[in-house]
Amino acid sequence: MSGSSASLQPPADAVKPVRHPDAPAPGDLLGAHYEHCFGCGPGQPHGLHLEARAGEGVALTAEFTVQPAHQGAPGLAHGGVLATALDETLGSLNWLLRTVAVTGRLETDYVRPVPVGTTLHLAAEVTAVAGRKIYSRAVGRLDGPDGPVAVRADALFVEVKVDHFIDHGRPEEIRAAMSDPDQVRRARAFEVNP
Ligand SMILES: CCCCCCCCCCCCCCCC(=O)SCCNC(=O)CCNC(=O)[C@H](O)C(C)(C)COP(=O)(O)OP(=O)(O)OC[C@H]1O[C@@H](n2cnc3c(N)ncnc32)[C@H](O)[C@@H]1OP(=O)(O)O
Repeated sequence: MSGSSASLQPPADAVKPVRHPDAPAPGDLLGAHYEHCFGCGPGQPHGLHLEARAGEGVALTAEFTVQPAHQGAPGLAHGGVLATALDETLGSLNWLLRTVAVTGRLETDYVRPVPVGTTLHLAAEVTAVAGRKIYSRAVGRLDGPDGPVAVRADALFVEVKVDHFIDHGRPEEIRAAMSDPDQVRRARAFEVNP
C-alpha cells in the first residue's frame, strides 16, 4: 500500500500544514507553473494539461483526461503517466503553502486500469509538515469526484530554494522561464522564496 514505508510517516515533531494567506481562493484554478511542464504546461503538446483547483485548507482537486499519446497497454493509460498526474497534483499543493518543493519520494497504488478518453478526478491534501519536509497524499477516481478509486499516492516533497533549478536546470530554459510574460507563472516560480 502506498505510504507504508517509514520515510513517508511524519515524525513526532511534524505540524499541521498552514494555508498561506495569499493562496488562491477555494474554487480558483491554479494555472500552470511552467509553460513547458509535462504535467500542467499549456505549451506541451503531449503533456497532461492537468488543471488543478484550490480547495479548502491545504487541499485541491485536479482533472486530467487521458489522451492516445498517454497509452501504455493498448487503450489504457501508462502507469508512469498516471504517476506523473499524481506527482503534478501533489506538487501543486505546495503553491497553497507558497513553498517551492520537489518530489523526494512518491509511492503509488494502481487499483483499476484507466482507459484512454477517461477523465481522472484527483484530490490531494498536505497531511503534515516537518521542517523542509512536506507530507501529502492523493487519490484519482474514474467517472467523477466520487467514482471508483483508480490510483492512490503518498509523497514526501522537500522544500528547495529557487537556486535548485538555476543550479541544475539548463540555462536556456531557465532564461525562458525568467522572462515568461505570464505573471502567475513567474510568481509561482520566483516569489515564493524571498
Ligand atoms: C528558475 C526557474 C524556477 C522554476 C520554479 C518552478 C517551481 C515549481 C517547480 C515544481 C515542479 C513540480 C513538478 C512536480 C514535482 C516534481 O516532479 S519535482 C522533480 C522530481 N524530483 C527531483 O528532481 C528531486 C531530486 N532530488 C533532489 O534534488 C534532492 O535529493 C532533494 C529532494 C532536494 C533533497 O536533497 P537536499 O536538499 O540535500 O536535502 P536532504 O538534506 O538530503 O533531505 C532533507 C530531508 O528530506 C529527507 N529526504 C530527502 N529525500 C528523501 C527521500 N527520497 N525519501 C525520504 N526522505 C527524503 C531527508 O532524509 C532529510 O530528512 P531530515 O534529515 O531533515 O529528517
